[in-house]
Amino acid sequence: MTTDRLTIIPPGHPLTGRVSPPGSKSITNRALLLAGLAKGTSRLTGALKSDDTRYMAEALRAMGVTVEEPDATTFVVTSSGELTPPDAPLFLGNAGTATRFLTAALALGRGRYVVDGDEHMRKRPIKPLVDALRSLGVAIDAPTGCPPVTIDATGAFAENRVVIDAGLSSQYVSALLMAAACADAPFEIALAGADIGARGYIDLTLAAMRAFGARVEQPTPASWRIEPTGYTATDFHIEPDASAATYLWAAEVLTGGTIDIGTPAGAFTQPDAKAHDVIAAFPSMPAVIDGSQMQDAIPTIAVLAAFNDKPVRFTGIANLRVKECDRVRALSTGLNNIRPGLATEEGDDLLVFADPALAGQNLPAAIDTFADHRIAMSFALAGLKISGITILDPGCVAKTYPDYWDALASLGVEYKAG
Ligand SMILES: O=C(O)C1=C[C@@H](OP(=O)(O)O)[C@@H](O)[C@H](O)C1
Ligand SMILES: C=C(OP(=O)(O)O)C(=O)O
Repeated sequence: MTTDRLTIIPPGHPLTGRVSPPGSKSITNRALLLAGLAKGTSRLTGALKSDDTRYMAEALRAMGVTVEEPDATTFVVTSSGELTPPDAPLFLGNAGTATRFLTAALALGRGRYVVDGDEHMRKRPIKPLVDALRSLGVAIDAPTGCPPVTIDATGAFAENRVVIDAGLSSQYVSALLMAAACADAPFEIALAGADIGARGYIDLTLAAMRAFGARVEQPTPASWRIEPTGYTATDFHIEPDASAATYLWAAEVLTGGTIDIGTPAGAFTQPDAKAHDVIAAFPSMPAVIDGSQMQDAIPTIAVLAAFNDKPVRFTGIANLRVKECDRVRALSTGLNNIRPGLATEEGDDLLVFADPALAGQNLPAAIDTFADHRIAMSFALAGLKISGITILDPGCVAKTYPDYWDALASLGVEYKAG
């Protein structure tokens, strides 16, 4: 996407057709890392090729792993099982998964690694994970509490148990879980403080680890025991991305169309598939929606809520403030830009004051996406019903769904550049 602004032309007809979402970002970046930690060749099919997974693949290449791309949805990863220190800092853009997962895995490497990202990633907290790794005797430093992170690794942890506060991000737990199978003794992870937001991401991590030969048990809801198996190279198929699917589910109900995404909602293992039932209830979505177990779907549902038959309060979304941008603020700003008074923040809750009469109106609004793919993709939905919605920096969708604008176009949506 070369244009710096894209105006959506409301199609004026139901969106009907077939569009498959790309592979899951979460599962692709887990599988890439685990394949990089396994000795031998792993073939990952159905994979996502986007900014986030490219950063992970590039980082592995910089550490001596061969990552081939025989086609648009396959990675073939061949590794010695060791990630050798790179010549330069690893640049991971704004990929939270790549940044957090590599930080823990490299703490069991040998030598110096620097994990860094772009200006947005440099504002996303990683201190709880850094503190946990330091408590294991790892020489690790992140002076700002955000990347860059410098790790001087010796190949081992000095302790066999760690306590982690995952209140800000479940990715800290996933990162420790995946690293722990490479330790030299059985390892225990225990949760401190608040519960994890989206537990479903931990389940994704455990499933990927087991597919690569790990043995993990969960003695209590707040602890895990990981055997020191290391990982075994394997062939692994990746399901489509459930968060990407939410935009298509929403486009379908908003326009009264039928979009075949090729995968039934019940077949996804990712947490955001829970959004399907909520979206299917449109235009009578519930008055209170708890976003804690489907966080990445909240921008989609919040924009849809503007057209609901009653206002919606979103709860359990405090950690949306530390994603690619402060999504609670970006959503309230964008909705109020469309029509003042359409949304408000109450503490960390977001209230969207629904108005079905918005559909069909001409309400010119330039939506600041704050470089956040989900803000761009969800506000495009408003443009399916309201004329004048312009998405700024539409290319930011490349983080997880580079073909998003083409996918909508294939359903008959047209755009004006600028
Ligand atoms: O583990 C994962 O793959 C993810 C976990 C979630 O992040 P947090 O754990 O930081 O909430 C989610 O928002 C992110 O897109 C992907
Ligand atoms: C929060 C997200 O990404 P990440 O944390 O993986 O950068 C997301 O994709 O919505």
